Amino acid sequence: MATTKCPGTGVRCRRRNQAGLNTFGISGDTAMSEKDYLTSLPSWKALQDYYNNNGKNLVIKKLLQEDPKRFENFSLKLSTPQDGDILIDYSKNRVDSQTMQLLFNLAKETNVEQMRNAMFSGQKINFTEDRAVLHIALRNRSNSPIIVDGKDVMADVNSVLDHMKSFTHDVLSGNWKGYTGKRITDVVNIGIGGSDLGPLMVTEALKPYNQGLTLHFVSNIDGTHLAEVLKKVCPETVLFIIASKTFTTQETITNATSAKTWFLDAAKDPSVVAKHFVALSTNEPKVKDFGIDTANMFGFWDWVGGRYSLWSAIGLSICLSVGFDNFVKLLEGAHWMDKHFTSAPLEKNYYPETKRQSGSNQAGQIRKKPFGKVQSEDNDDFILVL
Ligand SMILES: O=P(O)(O)OC[C@H]1O[C@](O)(CO)[C@@H](O)[C@@H]1O
Repeated sequence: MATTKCPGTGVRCRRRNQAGLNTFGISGDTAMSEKDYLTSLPSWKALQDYYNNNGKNLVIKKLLQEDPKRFENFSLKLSTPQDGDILIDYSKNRVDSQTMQLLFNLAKETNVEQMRNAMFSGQKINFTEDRAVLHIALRNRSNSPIIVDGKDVMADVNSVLDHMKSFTHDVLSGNWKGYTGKRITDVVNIGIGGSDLGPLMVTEALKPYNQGLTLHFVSNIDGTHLAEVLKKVCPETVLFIIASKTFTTQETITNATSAKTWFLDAAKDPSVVAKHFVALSTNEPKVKDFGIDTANMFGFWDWVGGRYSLWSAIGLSICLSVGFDNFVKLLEGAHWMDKHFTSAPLEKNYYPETKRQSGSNQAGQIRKKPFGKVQSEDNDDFILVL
């Protein structure tokens, strides 16, 4: 494939072409930035025109009054195999049937489905860093091979999961003892961004499943955050999780260093740090430098984006809160949704079966009953509207 020249982003475009991919379906030389290219597409222009002419009518209250079935028409119910329905309600967004159609046209023209498939097959779709984007491998409960740079990543994924499982069991059962022989009662996750927010949100949402440990999260560089948490915990019974993909993030390393100083003030003996500090990271040398035993390091990989890392070792605080079995259920749920995402074509999510069969689904038409009924891989019917 020819090298695409994008002003100011030459390397990015070249890499994209080397991978045989092209985000927006540009072929050959296109002297245009990606943004300019995107806004020049007919489907983008149609969407923009529609907004210019009709945007003022897209008032949610009015849309709900005009269409008594708006909720049914603009919501999605997915029946999971074991855990009931998931409702996705977008009826309270500023969209109508025409907007949805125009958005689908845009998705088609920009090759969203092809890019989705490229992501799932381990291609390096993170063009700026030349990396695969594979959080989906972390929850690939089918265990089907996912190849990056000629290697199936699933063996490493499963090995870290095994480590998380045994560690979680040891801590929750009380086998894992603090430096005075007491069991762990509190866990403090020190991290920021994706190394904080995902686990924090999930442990909060899944509190009813908590197995007995008290979880704390420290992210703020303002010392008050850590100081207030340290007032609530005891050095003999606390476990610190230092969660940092790079292990160089200033806020995290500063808070982790303060926590270690506080701990050693009480414990006095650096050799017992290993009983109270573990690391979640991709950077083994930095973990070692910090003084954490690498036997207590849970690894992950550059293809895990920070914002999606709760599915990786960064989810250790989730395991310790809800137990490993429940963590696996979380992975299974996400995997089920991944399968839906890859198996349900965009139109199938939106057009009524009958209309599609009669071939009346041309671009721009307004659907009266925007429903589709599709079969999941597990043979459960579900209604799709999106
Ligand atoms: O896990 P790290 O390397 O400490 O980074 C923390 C966060 O900082 C960012 O790199 C930028 O905000 C996020 O992507 C990441 O989640």
